[in-house]
Amino acid sequence: MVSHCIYNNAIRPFLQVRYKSGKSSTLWLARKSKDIYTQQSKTDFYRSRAAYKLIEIDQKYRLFKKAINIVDLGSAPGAWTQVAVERTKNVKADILGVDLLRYAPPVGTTLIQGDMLKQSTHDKIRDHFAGVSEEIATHESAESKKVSSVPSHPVDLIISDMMANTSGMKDADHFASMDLCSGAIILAHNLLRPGGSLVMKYFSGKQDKLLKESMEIMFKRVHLMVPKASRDESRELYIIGLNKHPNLTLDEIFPHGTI
Ligand SMILES: C[S@@+](CC[C@H](N)C(=O)[O-])C[C@H]1O[C@@H](n2cnc3c(N)ncnc32)[C@H](O)[C@@H]1O
Repeated sequence: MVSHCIYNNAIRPFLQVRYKSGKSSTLWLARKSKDIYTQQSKTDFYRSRAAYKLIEIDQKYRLFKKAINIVDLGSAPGAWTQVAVERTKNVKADILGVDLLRYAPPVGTTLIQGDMLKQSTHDKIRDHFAGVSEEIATHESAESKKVSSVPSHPVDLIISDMMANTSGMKDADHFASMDLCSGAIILAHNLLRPGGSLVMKYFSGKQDKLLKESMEIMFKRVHLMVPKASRDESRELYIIGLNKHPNLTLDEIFPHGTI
């Protein structure tokens, strides 16, 4: 994550301006002016500019209104988790970050280091909310959860900003993003309560329609959004599913067998 940010924010613009002309330098200038978000994140003590994307999505869709048990997928370095902490400060929320990377999660939250494309990570997430987990980093807010009367679908909100390492090949990046979305949808099927919400980032491409179709089967309301903090040249979008339908099978959610 750190090296990715360094590449995006520092080295790549430099290369564009030095070695290319016209359009690239215009792009660089546009990016620089957008990077008020990077500047602002330092002032606001957010770990990354990604925080402003979630803030904007939440301003529109009030994701955290009834959210206590929250899973943040692709959580490193932790800016979305920071926003989740802020937005739930009046309730005793249990906020669980999940990422391939190991890092220190924001105070009061928990991290599972794991791959969302693996069953073992899904099992650890379930265990966490059942109060029987062994996380890498934990905190007393999670400790206080007990095994008694844990609902089968204990999670109120899943937010996913997961992004695989980009290859520069449009289709490959799109398909990698669809795989991550499938992982998040399967988690939502297994753990998200009826009425709960799922927000996911994805890279637009050939399978957009299938993704939207699955989300529309699973949720009563589905919206697409490109937050202002998303970079202009990126093909990233966010899909927001609100109010999960109860009792759907995975076969019903993925009518074509996959996204
Ligand atoms: C754009 S960053 C997330 C930024 C984060 N939302 C924040 O606000 O700080 C994307 C993250 O997705 C994680 N990721 C990618 N593939 C993953 C996977 N299969 N399982 C878990 N995390 C993954 C990456 O390690 C990376 O940290």
